[in-house]
Amino acid sequence: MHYVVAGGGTGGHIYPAVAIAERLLDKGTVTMLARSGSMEEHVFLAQGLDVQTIRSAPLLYTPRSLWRLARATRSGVRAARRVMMDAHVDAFIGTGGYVSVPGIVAAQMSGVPVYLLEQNTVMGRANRLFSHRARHVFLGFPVAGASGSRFTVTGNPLRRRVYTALTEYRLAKPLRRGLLFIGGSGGASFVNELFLRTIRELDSRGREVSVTVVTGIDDYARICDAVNGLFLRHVNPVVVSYEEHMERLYEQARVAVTRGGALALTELAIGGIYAVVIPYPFAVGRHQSKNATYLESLGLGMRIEQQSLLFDRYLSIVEKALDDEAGTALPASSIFGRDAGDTIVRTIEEECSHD
Ligand SMILES: CC(=O)N[C@H]1[C@@H](OP(=O)(O)OP(=O)(O)OC[C@H]2O[C@@H](n3ccc(=O)[nH]c3=O)[C@H](O)[C@@H]2O)O[C@H](CO)[C@@H](O)[C@@H]1O
Repeated sequence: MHYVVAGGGTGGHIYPAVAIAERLLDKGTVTMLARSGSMEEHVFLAQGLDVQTIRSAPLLYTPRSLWRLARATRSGVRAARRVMMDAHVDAFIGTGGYVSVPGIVAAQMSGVPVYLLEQNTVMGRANRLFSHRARHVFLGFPVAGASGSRFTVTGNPLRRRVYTALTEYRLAKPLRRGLLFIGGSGGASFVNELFLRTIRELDSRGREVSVTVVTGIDDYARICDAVNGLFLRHVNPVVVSYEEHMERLYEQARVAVTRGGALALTELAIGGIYAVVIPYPFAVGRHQSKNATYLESLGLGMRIEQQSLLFDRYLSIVEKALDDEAGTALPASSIFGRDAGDTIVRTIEEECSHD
C-alpha cells in the first residue's frame, strides 16, 4: 500500500500528520507533502520521513492574495498529482493547514480516496470546504453538526513515543508536582507574562515548586532576561524556547497553564495533567474556547477567558490543582482512553483493502 499525507503550518497540524504516517509505515510506504523551507518539511525530515515539496498559499480574501493562491494552488496540485501518478496511491490523508489543499484536489482528480482529520471542536476552513468530498473525516473532539457515517470521533492522534510516555505518566501521577506553561507551538506572550507574574507570587507565598515555561522562539530572550532579574527563594523557574520532546516536560507536570490548542489539550488529558486553559481569544470560530469547554465538561481542566481573567482567582485554581494529590481521572470510555492513531490507520486500511 502507498499513502500520501499532508498537514502543515503549525504543530497542531504537523504532529498529527507525523503520528498517522508513523503508523501507516507499518502497512506500506508513505510520502509526505510539505512546502519547501517550512516547519513541516523540517519536522518530517527530522523524523526520517520521505518528503515531496509542493507550493501552496493561505486562503485570504484580498485580490492580490487570491491571485497568489490561484497560482500556488495550480502549481501545488500539479506537483501532488505527479506524486500520485508516479506510484499507485491507495489513500490521501490531510491533517489541515493550507498545504493539505493541493493534496486534496490532486487526490480527487486522480481518483484517490481522501481522508481528513479535524483536530478541533469547530471545523476549520479547508475541512469545511472539502469534508463533503472526503471518504471519512476523523474528529479529534466532538464537532457540533458533524454527524453521519462519514464522521468518526477518534480523538487526536499523538506520535507513538508521546502517546506511550503520556499513558505511563498518567498512572504515575502522584510523583509529579511541577507547573508547566505552554503557549502553543508558536508560544504566546500573554501566557509568558502570566508565567512571570505567577512565579513571583508563588515565591512570595513560599511555595516550593518547579515551574517551566515554553516561551516560543521569539519571546525566549526577553523572558530569560526577566527571570534572571528576579530574586526567587522557593520557586525553581525553567525557561525553554521550543521543546522537541514535550513528553519530558509533561513527565514533571501535575498542572499546566495553556492555550486551548487541540493537540496540547489532548496531550494533557492523556497524561493526566490538569489543564488551566486560557484560550487564544481570536481563534477562528472561538474554537479554542470550545475545545476548553469540552475538557472542562469531563473534569479534566478549567477554562478562563483572557479578557475576564482575575489573577487572584486564577492563582487559587492553579494552587488547588497543585495541591490535589488525586489529580484527574479519565471518564470511562473517554476519547482520551484509546490510541486515536491506531483507530484512524485501522479504518483507512480496512476501507482501502476493499477497493
Ligand atoms: C493560534 C491558533 O489558531 N492555534 C491553533 C494551532 O495551534 P498549535 O499548533 O499552537 O497548538 P496545538 O496545541 O494544537 O499543538 C501543538 C503541538 O506542538 C507540540 N509542541 C509545542 C511546543 C513545543 O515547544 N514543542 C512541541 O512539540 C505540542 O506537543 C503539540 O503536539 O493548531 C491547533 C490544531 O488545529 C488549534 O487547536 C489551535 O487553535
